[in-house]
Amino acid sequence: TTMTASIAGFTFDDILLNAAGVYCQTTEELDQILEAPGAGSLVTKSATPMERPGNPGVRYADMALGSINSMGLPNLSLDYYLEYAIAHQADKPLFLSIAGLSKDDNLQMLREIQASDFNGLVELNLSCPNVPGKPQTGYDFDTTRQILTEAFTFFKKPLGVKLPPYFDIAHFDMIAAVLNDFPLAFVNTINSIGNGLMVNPDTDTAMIAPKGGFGGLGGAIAKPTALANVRGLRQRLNPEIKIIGTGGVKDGRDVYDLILCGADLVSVGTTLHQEGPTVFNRLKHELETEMKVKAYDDVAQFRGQLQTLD
Ligand SMILES: C=Cc1c(C(=O)O)[nH]c(=O)[nH]c1=O
Repeated sequence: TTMTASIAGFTFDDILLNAAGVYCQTTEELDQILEAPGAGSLVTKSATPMERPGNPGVRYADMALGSINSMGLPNLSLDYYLEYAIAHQADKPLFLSIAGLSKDDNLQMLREIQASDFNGLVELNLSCPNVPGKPQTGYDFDTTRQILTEAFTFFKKPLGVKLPPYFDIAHFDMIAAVLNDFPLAFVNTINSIGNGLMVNPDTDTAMIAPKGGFGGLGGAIAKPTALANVRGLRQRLNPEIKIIGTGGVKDGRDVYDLILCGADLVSVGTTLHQEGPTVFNRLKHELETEMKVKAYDDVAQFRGQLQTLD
């Protein structure tokens, strides 16, 4: 069974990887993804120029519906992840995620990466929902255009963006109109569904501490929105802009559905957090089984082939 994809000239021998933020905070965690059977790549925790502790208190919780998090962008700094990525990029193409708290932070980090020996792919996170006082850039179409315009005046390595979920067809049109103006290698859609709220039934309190309990939702609850955003953007984006589908992956059928909607790679967050890196081999085998049922032996045969009823 052929389950490969290519982005920016890189060939991925497996199409699964971690979602930024999950299992990618330290070199120990990153090594586990790098070595995990079934994982074709990894992405590092979204970085800021300087190390950040993130939000205080309980900031992640699992529930039947999925997960809620308000980590607050804790990370060990761009330099830490850049060093790791450069040291390990010979094995397989790697993604370096950045999430500056300002346009200048993002441009400064891109300049440092451009000047470095990193030769993988950069994922510019425009969708962190959990930094108090900071809106998600991906919902500001003008600012998104401005950052990409300035970035592409100097950045020559493969660049993609991590997007928040959109819920209005007009917004699919608007973000695609911005992204299609740039030579992006990929988009990763979706990030968590921002600012949900979950209740602890034993204590009648919010499940997590930061921001009064408001946090990004992931897991099963995110699947329909993830499918819609992968499909909506695949239908609108230039074919050269590849898609990493993220959101709601629990089993091989969920991976299959994201590919059917147009995903080239598929990343796993909540279920990786719950199950650990063995999840990749499980998902890979479940996807193979699903493909055999449909007599497919290559993901390219059904990628983006969702049929509608009309
Ligand atoms: C980079 C910050 C993010 C965080 C976070 O660090 O709180 N959580 C998410 O669900 N998505 C993010 O993009």
